[in-house]
Amino acid sequence: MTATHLSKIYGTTLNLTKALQNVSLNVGTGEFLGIMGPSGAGKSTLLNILSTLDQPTSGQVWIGDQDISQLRGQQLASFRRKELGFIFQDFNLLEALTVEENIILPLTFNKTPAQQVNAELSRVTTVLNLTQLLQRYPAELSVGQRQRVAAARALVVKPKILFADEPTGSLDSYSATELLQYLQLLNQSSQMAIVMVTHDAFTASFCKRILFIKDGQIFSEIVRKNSRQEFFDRIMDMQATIGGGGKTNALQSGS
Ligand SMILES: Nc1ncnc2c1ncn2[C@@H]1O[C@H](COP(=O)(O)OP(=O)(O)OP(=O)(O)O)[C@@H](O)[C@H]1O
Repeated sequence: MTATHLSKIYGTTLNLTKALQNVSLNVGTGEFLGIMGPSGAGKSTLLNILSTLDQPTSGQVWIGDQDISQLRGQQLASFRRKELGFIFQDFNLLEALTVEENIILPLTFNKTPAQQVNAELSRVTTVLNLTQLLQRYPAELSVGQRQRVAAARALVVKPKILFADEPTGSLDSYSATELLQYLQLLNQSSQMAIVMVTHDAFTASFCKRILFIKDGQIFSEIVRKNSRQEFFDRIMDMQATIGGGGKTNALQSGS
């Protein structure tokens, strides 16, 4: 994925917010990119534009050989369903459907054969520890369980790129570590690229590279070279430099 000269301006002439200013970036196949920065820096705006959910005021986003600004309506919906996965904060689970029905919904839209649906369902629910909850409704789940269902639904289609906004925000540290280790495994084994916004240095330490955004612009970039602990320390240092980093968990386990 390549984004060039992205700008996003919200509001009217009297009350303009420049949420993004001239941001360009590349996300290679199999990348695990983190986006960090203070509150209001433009992280969610950038993620929404990269993930086709919002349009830039100017600039372009290419995913593979597709200029996504050229896609509309059904074409855009189909592209999203087949190529992209989303784990966002507000989960978007359908309350009238069971956990199982929510998870397999993208496969149903894609007319996937039943046998494959069962195999994919079993794959994601086993790793995300949801097998006991398949017949429940979202209202009967804890916040952390809802987040895991949303993750399962995103991963069931094996997307080429997974977009995640604070994917561990509602999870305890054990569940957060499990989800991150699973994302890391998928990223390494299937070459699924991940673009993840987070405030949390522990969560970010699973990435391979992190872009720090400040005032709508790229402030700096760090790349993991050695252990996760060493990367975590550098993330903490950069958060201190940039200011307004938000809450963070202590790093609990080794690399
Ligand atoms: N729909 C909107 N209309 C007007 N301004 C907006 C809108 N969405 C975001 N903004 C503004 O754009 C800027 C960037 O917002 P954005 O949500 O991208 O920041 P963020 O880095 O994700 O923040 P946080 O970490 O607090 O979620 C902020 O100043 C915000 O107030």
